[in-house]
Amino acid sequence: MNFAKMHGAGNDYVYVNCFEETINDPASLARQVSNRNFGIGSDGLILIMPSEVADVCMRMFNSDGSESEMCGNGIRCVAKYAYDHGLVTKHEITAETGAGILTLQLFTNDAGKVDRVRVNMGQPRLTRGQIPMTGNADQRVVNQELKVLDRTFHITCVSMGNPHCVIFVDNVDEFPLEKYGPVIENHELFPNRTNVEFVEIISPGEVKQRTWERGAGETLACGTGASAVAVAGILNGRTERTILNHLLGGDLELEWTEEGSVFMTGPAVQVFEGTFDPQ
Ligand SMILES: N[C@@H](CCC[C@H](N)C(=O)O)C(=O)O
Repeated sequence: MNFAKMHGAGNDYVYVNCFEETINDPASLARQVSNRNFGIGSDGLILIMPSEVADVCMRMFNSDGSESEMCGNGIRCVAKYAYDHGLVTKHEITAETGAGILTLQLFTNDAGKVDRVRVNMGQPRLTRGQIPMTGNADQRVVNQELKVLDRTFHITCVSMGNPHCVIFVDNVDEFPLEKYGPVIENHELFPNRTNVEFVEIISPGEVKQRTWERGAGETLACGTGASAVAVAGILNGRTERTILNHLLGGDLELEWTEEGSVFMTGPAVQVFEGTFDPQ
């Protein structure tokens, strides 16, 4: 099986071109390739597929084999792969995802390769029913108390196609993410589990984020999570409409427009290509 190893702000996936390859059991393959000792090593697996309704289709699997509706860092790399490998020739393309059809703007460098992508991530979904969360389906969850182990947090929940629970903290570098992340990911409030974002506000236009990802643990960046943070910051009156988000693996620019869509801009990098022998 041919693959490309790519990352967006350090959030790394194995990408398979399913215009050419056939994958029968993507969940099992995701677990194999993601293993950093016995596989290629990644946060998961992304399939780049033909689509009947868009230029390309993306399917995304976490390192534990679970499928997610959407991946913000992944979709930028899908756009880069599609353009650099001639699957598309335009600088504005559409991609079919579990969160709907998204539009992406591609920026190329002097060598004619894509190195940066702006994604219209669509509108955030804010009710418990949409996220999904247990409880009154029409209610929003903004700055609500949640007791976890020995602490009480204030959570704001946002779906960007996939679920996110955003928590503002004073010092994100020192926050014990490994202690609280998995408990919140698997909390009974979230029937499909959730991604968890811990965020420190630097100024109204700048934040610092660490992410505990559903199905993958701590990763160096999360694009849908950064988009959810842009929304949560405004819902809590803490940030402006445009923010720069510093993640462990790099920076992302986010904007939640008055019209309702979230735009995310960030890097897309290919590290290497290779072949893999599935077991
Ligand atoms: N890292 C991704 C999100 C990947 C999926 C997530 N773990 C989930 O299960 O929803 C991003 O950049 O958005």
